[in-house]
Amino acid sequence: MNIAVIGTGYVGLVTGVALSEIGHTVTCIDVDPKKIAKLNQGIPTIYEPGLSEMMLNNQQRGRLHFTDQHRVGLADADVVYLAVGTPQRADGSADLQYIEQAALDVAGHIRRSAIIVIKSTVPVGTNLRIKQLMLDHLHPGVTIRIASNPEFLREGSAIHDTFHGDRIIIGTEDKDTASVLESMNKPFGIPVIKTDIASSEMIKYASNAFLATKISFINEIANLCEKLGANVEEVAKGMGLDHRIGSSFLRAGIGYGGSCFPKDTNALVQLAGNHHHDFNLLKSVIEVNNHQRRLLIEKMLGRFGSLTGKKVAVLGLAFKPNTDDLRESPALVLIPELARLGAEIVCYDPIAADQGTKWINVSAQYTENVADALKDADCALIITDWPDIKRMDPKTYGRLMRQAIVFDGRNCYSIPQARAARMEYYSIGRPDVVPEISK
Ligand SMILES: NC(=O)c1ccc[n+]([C@@H]2O[C@H](COP(=O)([O-])OP(=O)(O)OC[C@H]3O[C@@H](n4cnc5c(N)ncnc54)[C@H](O)[C@@H]3O)[C@@H](O)[C@H]2O)c1
Ligand SMILES: O=c1ccn([C@@H]2O[C@H](COP(=O)(O)OP(=O)(O)O[C@H]3O[C@H](CO)[C@@H](O)[C@H](O)[C@H]3O)[C@@H](O)[C@H]2O)c(=O)[nH]1
Repeated sequence: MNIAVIGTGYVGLVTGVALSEIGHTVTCIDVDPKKIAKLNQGIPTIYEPGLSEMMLNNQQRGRLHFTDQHRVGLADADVVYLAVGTPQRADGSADLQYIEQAALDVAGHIRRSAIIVIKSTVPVGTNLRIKQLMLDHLHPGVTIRIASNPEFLREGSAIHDTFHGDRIIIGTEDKDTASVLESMNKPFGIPVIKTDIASSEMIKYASNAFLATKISFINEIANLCEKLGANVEEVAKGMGLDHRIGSSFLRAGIGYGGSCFPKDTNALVQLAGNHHHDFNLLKSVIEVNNHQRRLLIEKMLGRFGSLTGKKVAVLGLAFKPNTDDLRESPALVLIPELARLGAEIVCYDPIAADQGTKWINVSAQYTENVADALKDADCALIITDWPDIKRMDPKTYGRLMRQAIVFDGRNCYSIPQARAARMEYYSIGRPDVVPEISK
């Protein structure tokens, strides 16, 4: 099939590449000419494991194209995916200006009838509003059908998730559209759930809100564990073995970040409020997350009294490992707060350091490796559980730092490991490790 994908961000680019990989002819369109120029040179504009090879391979086979010209990209399209951003507005609701503009761009340029698939995460009711908006601007004789097809990929494992997802949700008004999209997606071999448009839109928000709830729940249990002398990892393991609970998304830490959970939980609270429903549970999930982000600063102040002049090695900037994405990363809250408290900041991130220099507007030094960041530091603060940080011998801290004092927001090391390395170790929901010598 001939497919056009509007937007070449994390979702649009991965979707376009994956659809070309299963044999479709895909043209990805973006309004950012710099992105398109880079993509046309075979260079991905985001970091995602496995993306680069797959993209280049399909470009060379002539199945994957990039353009900033809607007229060119839409010329042969049978199906058009809208995969542009739906960021958060100041009041927490979803900002739909980009998807509305993308819909108008398509309506203005498309000259043949097509199925419009909305992949962006949008509040319930948006698909039908977008359809009406497009109908008002289509060329005479052109017809469209609309489908909701929310995306569930995770950053850092986007290619894997696209080929091994748990389900593909297709929300449509008519059976024919659903059948076309189902057969188009068949090569993925993933179960397809066909439903109505409103339910499809809601499945996306409900899924993200539920996962965020699991994280805030375990973080609250973690905070209680600290007070009661329990270890949250033992607790999560014991809980997760109950298949009704499941072990995933029970990793306690400094809270969820990223481009989705924070914005989608806020958008669902807003959507509920617009319909006179006070979503108290979700409001608490958000509040717990906001508090969780600051926990380690409180622990640092408790340990040092003041951070003025203390050299802090910040390990990891991205909101999770294997991505260069800093959107809503706890680093964006913690690093400015450290600067405000007078700390000297040295940051390390294997992939997201460049983004750090763009997004974090406080004075900080960036290093190429962990060792340079740790050298002569008064303490380390782990924000992202990158594999090279997790796999590092914990004794390294003592070898390089003034004193091996580590505040770990991702529970990278076990308590016995920390004890054996003679670190002073503060983590989340587990007992503090304070060697005799530090007391
Ligand atoms: N990032 C994720 O992991 C993820 C996962 C599932 C769902 N989603 C949802 O998917 C949507 C896209 O998210 P993203 O992270 O890929 O966004 P992104 O910000 O990474 O990318 C959006 C892209 O759209 C382009 N764009 C904006 N307006 C355009 C227009 N009129 N025509 C063509 N291109 C245009 C931008 O230049 C940008 O390249 C959002 O609704 C998001 O909530 C994201
Ligand atoms: O047990 C856990 C699991 C995750 N996290 C944090 O939660 C955030 C989100 O992680 P993850 O869900 O792995 O990454 P995302 O790429 O944000 O993916 C989520 O958001 C996407 C956008 O909507 C959805 O498509 C995915 O299904 C959904 O998992 C990160 O900060 C993680 O560190 C925890 O703190 N504890």
